[in-house]
Amino acid sequence: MSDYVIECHNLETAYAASLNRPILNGINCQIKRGEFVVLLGLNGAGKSTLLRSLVGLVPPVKGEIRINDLVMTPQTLPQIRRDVSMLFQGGGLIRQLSALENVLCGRLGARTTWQTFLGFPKRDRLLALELLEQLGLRQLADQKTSLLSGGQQQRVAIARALIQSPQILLADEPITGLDIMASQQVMQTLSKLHTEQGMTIVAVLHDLGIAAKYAQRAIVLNAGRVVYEGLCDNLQAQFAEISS
Ligand SMILES: Nc1ncnc2c1ncn2[C@@H]1O[C@H](COP(=O)(O)OP(=O)(O)OP(=O)(O)O)[C@@H](O)[C@H]1O
Repeated sequence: MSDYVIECHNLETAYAASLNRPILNGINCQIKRGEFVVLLGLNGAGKSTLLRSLVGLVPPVKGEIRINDLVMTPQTLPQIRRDVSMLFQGGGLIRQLSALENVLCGRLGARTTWQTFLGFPKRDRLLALELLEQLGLRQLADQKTSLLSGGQQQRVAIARALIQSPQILLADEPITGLDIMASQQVMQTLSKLHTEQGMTIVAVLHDLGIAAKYAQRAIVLNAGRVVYEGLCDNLQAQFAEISS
């Protein structure tokens, strides 16, 4: 079995006329089991597209994605989606539902249409409550998410991603728009999942200081390609090079 849980080989996605090139233009990268990797790059570099392609939301035109040694195909995608959870930009919660109901939505993929009419089984509700407890939100389980702060909402979104028990968590700008305290709480939550549960985490961030504090390794994208893969100790220099 390979050491790598995520591998992209010459990954190319659809051509974008506005960019005059494919959005991802020959991505090569490898991520090991249990790593905390930060994905960096200027606006439009292709970071969100790369994360989305890792859960099959953006089809490759060329190249290959392997998750846990499985080449991504329409046949392997259901298995891959069991192993990988994605935290979308802005959280993507349903505002009129409670925190608990939002977390339970993370189980919808595991249930048939008929089963959803019957409501969620007790064990799912207990698991959702346990996750909210772990994230310091047990008291807010019945609160509508529209009434929660940005940081609390982001932690509900993390709980929703975790209810699938993923091995890999992809987080697209998990702290954008949050204040310093909320950002720290969210980053500490991700860090704990990494250190205590050995979860593989790939997070898109824009703050180089936060990236260096939490991630073990950085992948920097520019114009749909990987331009740096390595330690987070000199990220400023990598960015100076991109923008020069
Ligand atoms: N469905 C699409 N059709 C056409 N162009 C697209 C599509 N999705 C993304 N793009 C373009 O591809 C480029 C990469 O977008 P992407 O969202 O992956 O960048 P990003 O690095 O995540 O940027 P940001 O930091 O601004 O979130 C952008 O120029 C965007 O306009």
